[in-house]
Amino acid sequence: MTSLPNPDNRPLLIGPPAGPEAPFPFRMEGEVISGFGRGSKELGIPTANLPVDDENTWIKNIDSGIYFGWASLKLPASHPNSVLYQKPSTSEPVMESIPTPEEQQEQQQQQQQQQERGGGGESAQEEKLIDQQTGQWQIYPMVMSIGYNPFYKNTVRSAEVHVLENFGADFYGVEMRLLVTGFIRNEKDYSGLEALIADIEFDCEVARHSLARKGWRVRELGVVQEGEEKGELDGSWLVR
Ligand SMILES: Cc1cc2nc3c(=O)[nH]c(=O)nc-3n(C[C@H](O)[C@H](O)[C@H](O)COP(=O)(O)O)c2cc1C
Ligand SMILES: Nc1ncnc2c1ncn2[C@@H]1O[C@H](COP(=O)(O)OP(=O)(O)O)[C@@H](O)[C@H]1O
Repeated sequence: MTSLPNPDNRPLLIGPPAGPEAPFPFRMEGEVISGFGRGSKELGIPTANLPVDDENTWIKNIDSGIYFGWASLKLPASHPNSVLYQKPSTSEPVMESIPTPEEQQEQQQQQQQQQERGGGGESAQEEKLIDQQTGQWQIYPMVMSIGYNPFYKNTVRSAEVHVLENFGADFYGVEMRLLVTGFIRNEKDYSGLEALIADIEFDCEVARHSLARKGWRVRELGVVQEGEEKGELDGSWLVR
């Protein structure tokens, strides 16, 4: 159980144990774009915005509100949260011994042989290409807000996703896919920021608890914790 304040006595679990009910799940995808720059990071709740465009037609017909489900991000290998990430070597000065004239000659011969074989290190441009190609889909639970954010009185409709993970760096421009599994509540206006933050934090708990059930956990995650049952929800679209 959670120890977070729950003023409206909201339920922690949404939907039946067997899994999402029709019309869910919905799919949405796009590149992460900038939002309204209100510095939601300072609130501890950064939200990755997706364009609400013709590719995502369902979003135009869906009620505004707070939803939950799974997000997958195609993080490039250079992102610190990528499974492919390799920490850069330390910039501390390394004490190297000065090579003897024989060693210098050997090094020169090796370099010459490498050039003759057409080898040599990748250029910065080639490295960047490899980096983007090796990006790999990684799946996380998420909560999202669709609508006009009545607290801020927006005039355009937005789709904003808070991914339930701590990231070591931003991921603007990265491809994101969503499997929206259920509806949590309507958007609300608040008398103060604290009340908005408390409600969002409770939304995160609702998502964590609801998605932990095997009917709601995507198969593609495998077994993350010891003793956990494998998820039964088809999340193949998130990683293909
Ligand atoms: C789970 C969740 C629930 C939210 N609920 C509300 C809400 O009830 N009312 C509201 O005005 N905004 C709500 N928001 C939107 C926040 O106000 C929004 O993330 C904030 O305006 C930051 O916008 P920005 O990232 O574009 O700067 C919610 C956001 C999330 C992620
Ligand atoms: N857990 C997270 N969930 C969503 N976005 C995150 C998260 N951690 C870092 N970010 C990054 O923060 C950005 C959103 O920051 P935010 O302060 O809400 O600004 P804006 O909405 O104006 O783009 C996202 O686009 C993403 O790159």
